[in-house]
Amino acid sequence: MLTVVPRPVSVRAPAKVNLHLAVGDLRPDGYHELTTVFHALSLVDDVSVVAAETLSVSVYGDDAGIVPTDHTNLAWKAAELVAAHAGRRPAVAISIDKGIPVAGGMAGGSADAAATVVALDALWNLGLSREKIMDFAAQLGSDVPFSVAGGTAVGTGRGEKLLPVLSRNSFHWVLALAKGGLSTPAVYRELDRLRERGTPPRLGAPDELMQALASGDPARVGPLLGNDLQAAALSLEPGLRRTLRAGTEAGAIAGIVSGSGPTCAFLCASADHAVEVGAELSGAGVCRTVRVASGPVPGARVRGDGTRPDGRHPDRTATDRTSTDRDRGHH
Ligand SMILES: C[C@](O)(CO)[C@H](O)COP(=O)(O)OP(=O)(O)OC[C@H]1O[C@@H](n2ccc(N)nc2=O)[C@H](O)[C@@H]1O
Ligand SMILES: Nc1ncnc2c1ncn2[C@@H]1O[C@H](COP(=O)(O)OP(=O)(O)OP(=O)(O)O)[C@@H](O)[C@H]1O
Repeated sequence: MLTVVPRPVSVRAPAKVNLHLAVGDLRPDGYHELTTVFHALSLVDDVSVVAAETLSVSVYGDDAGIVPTDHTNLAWKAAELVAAHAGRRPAVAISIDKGIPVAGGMAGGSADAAATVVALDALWNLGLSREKIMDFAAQLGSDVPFSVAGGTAVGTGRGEKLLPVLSRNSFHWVLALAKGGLSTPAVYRELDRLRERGTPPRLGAPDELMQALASGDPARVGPLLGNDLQAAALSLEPGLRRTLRAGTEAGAIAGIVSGSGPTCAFLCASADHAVEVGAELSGAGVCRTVRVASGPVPGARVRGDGTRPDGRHPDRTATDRTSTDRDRGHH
């Protein structure tokens, strides 16, 4: 008798750091108007989907124990959304290998949602347009469209309207992962509270940063990094000041809180420099763990198991693979 073994589809999706995060006023719908520059990093989650009797989510990796595996997982929500559109039952087993810190301000849940939409499109042969995929992504969260797009991009609206940014070269980063997480809505609320009590400085337009990114020179990019949510994250987690200081003392060009935090991201001059800064920071005892990563990298993509007819690898180059696999490791 012939047994048909269902074939899984595996998708890799990146973490992000906001190189510029200007937060405008609170809108009537509870979101803030943003102007942000997203940058996708080689710290990734791998999500695979395979046909099953019922919908399930399993999570692997360091932070697995604190990620929900029920209907509150963003990947589960993504599966329900795509299945409803396709008029079918969401009968898939979703397995998530987490390399992105949880509740770290690096869009980990968003990466999983993006990966699930892209994976189900392939598994069920839906032939979804890019526009439809982006529409699903925006329904799942403000950061999810960027997790699909990857690269470097300006986000406006609540972060879901994207335009690609020209950036030359790879940039090299050290990420200081914190012991706990921070809740994104709580950090936005804290910023509103700080703004009610005074006038914390607000970032302007990211024009100069865009020019620096186009030049590819990290020494020009460093001083232009900025995050309006940083004051709020530091107010909730004052210990992050020490982490930021330790990063620059370790030789990084500049450091910022990533998105809503508490991860801190440090820009370095080269890949070797990032390894040196990472080792130094690791010894300073100011964070849970340290990772090195580079960006920009592509958004959520099906991982190929071979080569395309034109002989090129379908999802990444050999160089990408070397750096990505190294970046997944601990330092
Ligand atoms: C901090 C960032 O990561 C920066 O890219 C994002 O703005 C957060 O994006 P996200 O986690 O995908 O956020 P969502 O799931 O869409 O929203 C979670 C909550 O964050 C707050 N939120 C989010 C986006 C935004 N532009 N304004 C907000 O005030 C709202 O309280 C919202 O209820
Ligand atoms: N697939 C998922 N991975 C991680 N957390 C998830 C997932 N689905 C739901 N969650 C829940 O969402 C919360 C926020 O997790 P996430 O890792 O997405 O935060 P984040 O990276 O700070 O998000 P962002 O940068 O987009 O604001 C977690 O504490 C967890 O309870």
